[in-house]
Amino acid sequence: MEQAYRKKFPLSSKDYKLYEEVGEGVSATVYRALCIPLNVIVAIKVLDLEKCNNDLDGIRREVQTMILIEHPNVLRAHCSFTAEHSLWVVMPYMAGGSCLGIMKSDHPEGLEETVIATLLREVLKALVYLHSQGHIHRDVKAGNILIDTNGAVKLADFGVSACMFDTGDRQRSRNTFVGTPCWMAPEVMQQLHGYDFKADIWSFGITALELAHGHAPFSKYPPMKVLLMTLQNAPPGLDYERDKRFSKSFKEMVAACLVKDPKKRPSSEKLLKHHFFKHAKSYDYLAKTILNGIPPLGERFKMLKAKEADFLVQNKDMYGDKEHLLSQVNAILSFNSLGFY
Ligand SMILES: Nc1ncnc2c1ncn2[C@@H]1O[C@H](COP(=O)(O)OP(=O)(O)OP(=O)(O)O)[C@@H](O)[C@H]1O
Repeated sequence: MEQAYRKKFPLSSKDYKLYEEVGEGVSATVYRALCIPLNVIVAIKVLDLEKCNNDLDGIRREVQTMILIEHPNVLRAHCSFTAEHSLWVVMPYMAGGSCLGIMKSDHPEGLEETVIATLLREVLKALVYLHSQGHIHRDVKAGNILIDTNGAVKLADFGVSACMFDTGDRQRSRNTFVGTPCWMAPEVMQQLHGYDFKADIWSFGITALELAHGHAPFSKYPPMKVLLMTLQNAPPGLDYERDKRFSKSFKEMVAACLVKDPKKRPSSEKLLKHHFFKHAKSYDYLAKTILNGIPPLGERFKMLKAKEADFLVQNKDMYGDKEHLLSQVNAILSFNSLGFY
């Protein structure tokens, strides 16, 4: 039934009307849009293919994965097609936006534990499913946890996902710089061959801290310093371990994820049984708490963009432009592969 409905989404940009911008990634812009023939509101991610480092076939494969995936907690794409120099990915519109957006506009100090448990239990269900299907998400973070108006939670963004069963070129291409430094597991930074789904568990632990504080640990530092600190230091645990705001079960759950040796981290299935998730409520709790009374997504996005533009102007020396940053990161990684860290 749903399969038949899915097939109807048209494959031409003429059949969609783009409304306001609701999000932005490194190489993509996300719009709220109307699918004209179906009269359905959707989200469309427009990827500028000229700005993408990945090859077009690689991106197509990722989107194909997104279309085939079938789980209530994973954001599935309706369809995708190319339009001039861009790739359009048509998805269900998640009107609450991302947890990161919600925190930035309404909860800068972080979310309360029951909300965190409720959100993260849904994310873990998505990871259990993805891992059982052989996928590693590789970019678990609050910016990729999307919420619908009714409080339903979906893990989004397969921009950098990988298949654990890939071989050859695809396996090699996994050892390139992907993901986002603050959330990235040490073994991913170190480009260790054959890293696996346990990298998602590390990012999950970092995401738990991000939701609790309103920002990821180390996020106040420039990205270069984040790479160095995660490679050189113990896991970023010291602050939260002493923080009285968090329960023992929250701290234990995070500590289990942030073990440097991936083999010693729990699987997503095991983590789902952790007693911290006993605090989780049903998703309408999220609608009643964090979504209640917040402005529409497009408005929030516009306000945040203006704020961030100001911040970047004021901190230009620290962050520089994105290309400069990427070249610095790659320099550190090649230094690292020579065994300096
Ligand atoms: N289906 C959707 N419905 C509503 N908002 C969305 C949807 N998909 C993405 N967004 C919004 O757009 C933002 C950017 O999404 P996108 O996946 O391009 O980038 P990202 O994962 O945040 O960044 P990057 O690509 O740099 O990792 C999200 O954080 C979210 O706020």
